[in-house]
Formats: sequence, C-alpha cells, structure tokens
Amino acid sequence: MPISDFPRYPLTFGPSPVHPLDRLSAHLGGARIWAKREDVSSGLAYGGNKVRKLEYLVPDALRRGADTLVSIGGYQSNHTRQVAAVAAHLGLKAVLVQEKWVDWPDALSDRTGNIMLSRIMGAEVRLDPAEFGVGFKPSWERAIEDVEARGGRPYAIPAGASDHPLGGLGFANWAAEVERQERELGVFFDTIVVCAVTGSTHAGMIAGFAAQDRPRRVIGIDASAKIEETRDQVERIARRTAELIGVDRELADEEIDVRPGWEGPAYGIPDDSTLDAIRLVARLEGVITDPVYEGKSMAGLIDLVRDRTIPADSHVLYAHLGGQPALPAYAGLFTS
Ligand SMILES: Cc1ncc(COP(=O)(O)O)c(CNC2(C(=O)O)CC2)c1O
Repeated sequence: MPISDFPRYPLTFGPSPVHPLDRLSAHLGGARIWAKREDVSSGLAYGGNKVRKLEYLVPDALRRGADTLVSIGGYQSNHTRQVAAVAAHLGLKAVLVQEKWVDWPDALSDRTGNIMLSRIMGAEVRLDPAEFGVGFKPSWERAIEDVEARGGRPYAIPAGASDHPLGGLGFANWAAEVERQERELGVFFDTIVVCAVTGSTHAGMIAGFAAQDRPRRVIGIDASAKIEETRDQVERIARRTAELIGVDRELADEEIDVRPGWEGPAYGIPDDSTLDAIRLVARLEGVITDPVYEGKSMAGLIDLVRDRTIPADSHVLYAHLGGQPALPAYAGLFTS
C-alpha cells in the first residue's frame, strides 16, 4: 500500500529543510549542491535520520502495548541516543546495548557524546565488549529477554532500526517529501548522496523514489568498511520496502548503488579525506559533519562532484543525517 497509508507517529517539526550549499558548489566548480537536513528536523535530542525511521516503528510498538524500547549500537551510536529520546518523549523505558564498535584512543568514548545524552535521558545503558557488526547480536537478545523476565513488555529495535519489517518506510516517506519540496523550489534533484551503514536510510530512499515517475540516482556512501555487507543489506531492505509500498516493478540491480567514499581501515575510524571534508564544509558553509558517518558521505560527495561522476549541470541533494553529538568523543582530532 502507498506510503501515505502507513501509520506514522510524527516526531519531527515537519519537512526537514532543503537549502543550497552555494559556497561549496562554487569551490568545487561543478554540480549545484543542496542539503536536506535531518540533523535539524526534530526537537528530540538533536534528531537525526533514526527519528524518521522511528516514526513508523512507534505505532507498531504502541499497538503491541510495549513499555520498553530495546536497541543496540556502538558506544557513540546516534541511533540508540535517538531511541532513548523517543522513549522519553513517549513515556516508555529504553534499554540500550552499546558495544565496542570502534577501537578509538579516546578515554572518554564511553562517557561523552551520544552515550552521555542517553544516560541523561534515563536510558538503561549496557556496555558490551563485542566488536562492530550490524546483525542480530546475543547482547541485544539477552537485553530483550531480561526485560521480559522482569515483567516488562519489550519492543525490539535492531541496529539502526534497519533490519525490521518497517525499517525502510521512514525514508520511503522522505522520498515523497523531496518530490513535494522540489515542486515548491522549482528544482529536480537528479542525484541523491547518502551515508549507508545498516542500510535502511538508503534502501528506503531507493524504494520511495522507485514509486515516482522521474528516475534519479541514489548513491549510498558506505561508512562501515564492509561495503559488500552494506550493499547486501541495502538491497534486501530496498526490495522488501518497494514491495511493501506497492512499487509496481522490480528494482534494477544498478539502482542498488553503494560506493566507498573513503579509504579508512574500519568503521568509526576517519581517514584524511573524511577530516578534509569535515573541515571544508564547516569552513565554507558552517555545516558540521561527523567523523563516523556524514564526514565520509561528504567526502564521497566531494569526490563525485570533483571527478564529474556527478555532472557539472546536475542538482545533487546531500542527505545530512546528523551525527554531530559524537564529536566530543573525537575531540583529539580537532585541537587546531
Ligand atoms: C549520523 C548517521 N548517518 C548515517 C547513518 C547510516 O544510516 P543507516 O544505518 O540507515 O545506513 C547513521 C547510522 N548510525 C547507526 C548508529 O548506531 O548510530 C546505525 C549505525 C548515522 O547515525
């Protein structure tokens, strides 16, 4: 059924803003670059892309009578922080498993940034030594069982709210919102660039745009350093979401477009291109990106515009998905 028929619990202030990045565009001398700002779309603890996804999971959780949202991420997960915020907003509890996804030499990485915010919002934060991986983890399954054992009613939200039957709907709806904003702005974004890790942001966009008439490229920039796993996750969720919202055709293989935007050694570790991208867009536009996610997708965007993979006559829309609250955990990178 069409995306508009799915129950949605509004958690944003309305459509996220779309605005041009004219100084960055001029600096690169190619395509006209615009940004759509999920980082300033909600009043819930600095927002971000997961609020969009949770708009479609919350009705399901409330319908099931859940009293505790249970999710998982790394120590500096933006996703679990957003789960904590939505739980607080709804009067629910939150149990968050925070695994050691990043071997980062900052002593405060499990006590500042996102994880600090989750504690301030009253979430039960469980540190776990397990390494990076976006699949279903034993630590998360134990947390669900523990909530049940103490008489609670858990609602299980996987990493990034991605590998969930409703995980792609948030950004399928985002695609419909973009189409409405294009009419208001009098522009058509032939290319979208978005960061991908657990995959349902990119996947939802692919499915949502496939339901529209005009074709466009939706390029995912992998930030996991496990690009084949990311591509598989994006493809599976995109096909499942397209079927769910009634797209009347099969997605073509080339619509699952995931690319490496950086050459870092592992998830959560920024490389020089990431740091260069963070500083460039901050100094040209006053727009802040982070070393784990958006700095990498911004690095990918810059490369694609510079090498004209995105043609000079394009209008490209950069999806800014948030991530700034993790910056204090990487403060050592920005001492000058
Ligand atoms: C700021 C930001 N930008 C992009 C992404 C990637 O989105 P997907 O997981 O939907 O692919 C995240 C995810 N973050 C995860 C988290 O635990 O925070 C799910 C990995 C993100 O937080």
